[in-house]
Amino acid sequence: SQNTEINLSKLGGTVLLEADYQRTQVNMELAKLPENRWRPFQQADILQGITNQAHWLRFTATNPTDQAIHWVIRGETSFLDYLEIYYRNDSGTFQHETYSDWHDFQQRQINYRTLSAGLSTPAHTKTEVILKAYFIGNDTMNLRFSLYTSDDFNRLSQRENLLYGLFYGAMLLLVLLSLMAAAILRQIKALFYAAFLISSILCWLMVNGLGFQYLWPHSPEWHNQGFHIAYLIFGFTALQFGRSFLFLSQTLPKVNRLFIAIQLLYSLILIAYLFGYLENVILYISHSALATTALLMPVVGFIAWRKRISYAVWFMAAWLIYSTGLILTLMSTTIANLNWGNSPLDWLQMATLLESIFLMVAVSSWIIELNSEHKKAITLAHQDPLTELGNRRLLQSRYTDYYNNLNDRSLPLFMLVIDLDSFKEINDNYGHDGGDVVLKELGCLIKQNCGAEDVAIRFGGEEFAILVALNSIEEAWELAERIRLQFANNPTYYCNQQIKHTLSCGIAEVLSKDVQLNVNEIMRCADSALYKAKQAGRNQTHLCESPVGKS
Ligand SMILES: Nc1nc2c(ncn2[C@@H]2O[C@H](COP(=O)(O)OP(=O)(O)OP(=O)(O)O)[C@@H](O)[C@H]2O)c(=O)[nH]1
Repeated sequence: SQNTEINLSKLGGTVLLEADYQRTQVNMELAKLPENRWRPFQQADILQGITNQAHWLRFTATNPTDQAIHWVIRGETSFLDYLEIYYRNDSGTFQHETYSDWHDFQQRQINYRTLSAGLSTPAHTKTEVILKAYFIGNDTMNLRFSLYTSDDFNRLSQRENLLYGLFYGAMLLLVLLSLMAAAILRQIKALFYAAFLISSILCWLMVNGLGFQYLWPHSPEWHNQGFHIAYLIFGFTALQFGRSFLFLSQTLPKVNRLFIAIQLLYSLILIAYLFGYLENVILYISHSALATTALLMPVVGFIAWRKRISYAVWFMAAWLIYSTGLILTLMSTTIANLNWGNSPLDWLQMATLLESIFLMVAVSSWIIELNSEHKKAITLAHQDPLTELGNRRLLQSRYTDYYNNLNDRSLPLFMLVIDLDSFKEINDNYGHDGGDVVLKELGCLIKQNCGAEDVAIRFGGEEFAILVALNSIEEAWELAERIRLQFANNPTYYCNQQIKHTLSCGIAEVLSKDVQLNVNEIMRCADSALYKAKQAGRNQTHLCESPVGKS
């Protein structure tokens, strides 16, 4: 039969190989190849599904020009056990070269991530080429070969390297960020996210052959079999991150148990495989691990989001992107007529980056939530719930700050202790609720009279305090009197009744160049002044004459 002819002068960009085709047993030799079995290679032949046969492609490249043409046959996938090439110029004898995934990377004729071959056709001659592509065992066979001029091929591989560089650079940046988050926040979730990213990177290094090209060129065994391990680790870390990130043990305990069971299964499979078992089925198992992950994660993300974990929406979106990409890829490798070749795999790789970024957004929004909850907890721990003034704890921590940072230019610090007069009577006359309203009114009044730097607190009961930095004791006195008079002159209205009230105040200078009371002494000193005010008939302000510990 007539060979399919390819005019090399018409090469440009990527040209899909056209050829004659036949399929035989793996051990068939060229000399015994039946001549009558050749037929035109069709689009539907590109994806052969899972097979262990030898696939033969034959064509003749013609060079009608006055110069030799250097050209390249490029295989599309990075996994192909053997690619044998028979070629001869004009009617010479066939030369034979064998390229294999099972050889060191260095033994390749072209330093490129997939099995490819460079040929040269002198001016006005033909090169007859016969390719034999096969796996030793069962595997998914993709017969998409393309032809390039050497220059086009170099441009292609440079462009690829740039894109892959961007991908791995971005992924490593995410790993770095998540490791930093894990170290700073001391949160294991961020560490699980980093582990997931690393396993994802490992999978892609396997799939696009760059790991073999650059990282483990002397380990063809690992290049060929490692991706089963990488896929299982990917499944394991994805489940681990999902469990931890979505608090599954609390939010969805049954799903959590399911995830643990699957993780356990993956671990057992991994161990069995490392000990040499399951070799015939590992291909199916490792791909199922990917599919299981892609199916489970978006669903669980959705359920968690419905359970009011707000950042789960990013988690769900991330996995939807990945799952869509994976489903399209699996479809394209199994349904011959879709004929998208390897391009869905490239899309899936981009989807992986997008997924990882979305997961980073999920992690970030969880960190933001964590931070605001933390702040809320700190505020609540330092707040009096009734008046929303500070509490004793706030006073102590702020006073300790003042105490530790006292310097020559600091203003003297005064403590005002304010106590409602005869509050028991107010409670008796207007009820506990009426008393509460009065307490809130006094809280508001104190707030209005304090600046942002002042510390206003309620001790509980009907006792309040203000810690305030002022120029002199006179200013502190003025502040106390202003509050006292405003409180006395503005009765509280409660259930159409007027509640008249007064307060007493004790003032002490607690921290200055001359006076340095510790946190326990400040109360005692101001209290003694307050006691005097009460003794003297209430509704008045008194100074502490001799502060404890005055130097
Ligand atoms: N409504 C209300 N009452 C409270 C609260 N905490 C404490 N009390 C009441 O406040 C009253 C304090 O009474 P006392 O310690 O005898 O003091 P007082 O009646 O104000 O008398 P003097 O301080 O001597 O003027 C008690 O009746 C407590 O039950 C509160 O949060 N809300």
